[in-house]
Amino acid sequence: MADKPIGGAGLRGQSAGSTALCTVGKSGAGLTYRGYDIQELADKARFEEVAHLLLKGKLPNQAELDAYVTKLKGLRGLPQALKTVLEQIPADAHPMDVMRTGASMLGNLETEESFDQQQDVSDRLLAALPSIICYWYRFSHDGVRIDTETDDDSVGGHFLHLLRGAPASELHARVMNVSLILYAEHEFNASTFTARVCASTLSDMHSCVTGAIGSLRGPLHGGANEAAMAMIENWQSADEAEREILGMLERKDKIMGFGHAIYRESDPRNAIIKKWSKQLAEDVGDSVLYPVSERVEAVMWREKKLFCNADFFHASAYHFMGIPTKLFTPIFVCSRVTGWCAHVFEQRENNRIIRPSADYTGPEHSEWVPIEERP
Ligand SMILES: CC(=O)SCCNC(=O)CCNC(=O)[C@H](O)C(C)(C)COP(=O)(O)OP(=O)(O)OC[C@H]1O[C@@H](n2cnc3c(N)ncnc32)[C@H](O)[C@@H]1OP(=O)(O)O
Ligand SMILES: O=C([O-])CC(=O)C(=O)O
Repeated sequence: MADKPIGGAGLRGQSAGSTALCTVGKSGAGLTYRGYDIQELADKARFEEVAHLLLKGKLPNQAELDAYVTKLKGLRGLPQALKTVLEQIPADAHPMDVMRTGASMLGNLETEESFDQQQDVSDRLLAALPSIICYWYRFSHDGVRIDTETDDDSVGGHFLHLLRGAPASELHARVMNVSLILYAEHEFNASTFTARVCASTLSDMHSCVTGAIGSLRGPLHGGANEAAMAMIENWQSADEAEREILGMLERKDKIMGFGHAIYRESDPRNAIIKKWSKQLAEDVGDSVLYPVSERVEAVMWREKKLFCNADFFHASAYHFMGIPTKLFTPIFVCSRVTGWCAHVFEQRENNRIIRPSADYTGPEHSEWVPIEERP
């Protein structure tokens, strides 16, 4: 992996604009948000501070943080028309489709009329997205209409509270906090680039976020955490996992949760979430899933020099917290909405419509044939 030439396909290695939000993989590894190292943010910050950093441009002081948390808490309620729409979506729908519809419907009800509203619209999305997914999930799966206005101080605690109907433990709220920080921002990844392309046409915030959700849904991007879980839960021991992974590599299958478009040696988010996954494994007394995950990591490195990306140990961490697999990627949305919106602000501030060229590979000239003469 380390010597691989970075070719042009998929726009790899080409700059498609500038950003002051994030560096990814500078000198082989590393991730920073506005210059702050991800390890330090994960250790010391609250997700709401990171959201403030990305969306408002700086870390808040205590008074600003308190005001921001209070504001977000006040934006958790959902309009009746949105709840009615969510109630129409069947239980077997993909939750990322629910997120996409939820963001889009909110755009119908609370349309961004002018870019002056972009801060408030972003805060509203950040506060409402956990409510959207949990309202739908609890209604379609448990038949209950939940009150989405909790008093939890954190976005992560709020999400778990709505999902379970009871406040989260300190450990679970802490892990959610770290997870949301790790997923918040990642430069010109596919979903963020989608949001920026949409923003470059001077479209509204809800359209940018709705499009980004669609891009994040795919298994080569955010959907990999669910796909990784679906894979590792099949295996009862580390030895079985090793045998199966070797078979998959032999068949040239993609192993979800491994590799990265930019990082060449490691994804700095992995060590952080892996540590929390280990702690959660001890907390629940797991002796299968964590050893399976560790063995997969070792075999992938030994055989292919492929490393875990942010998604791989998120799978076991979320699982140990009892979160249903199909809600894994929606949690990613609840976090990444901060990065998406911050990128939309940047795009709007210095905009030129994003419109690259293509290398034409079709015929030079095609002779018109009347329809009745066509083969
Ligand atoms: C939060 C996130 O979105 S992180 C990414 C989440 N996605 C996944 O985990 C899906 C699995 N991983 C992948 O599909 C890829 O690694 C991607 C999409 C992340 C990056 O794609 P690319 O930039 O094209 O990967 P890259 O060019 O480094 O691939 C190098 C080689 O390793 C192989 N490879 C890369 N990842 C994997 C993998 N997970 N399993 C098996 N082989 C892999 C590629 O097939 C390629 O082989 P080739 O040269 O013979 O074609
Ligand atoms: O940067 C990427 O291509 C994918 C990724 O890790 C992310 O969006 O967090």
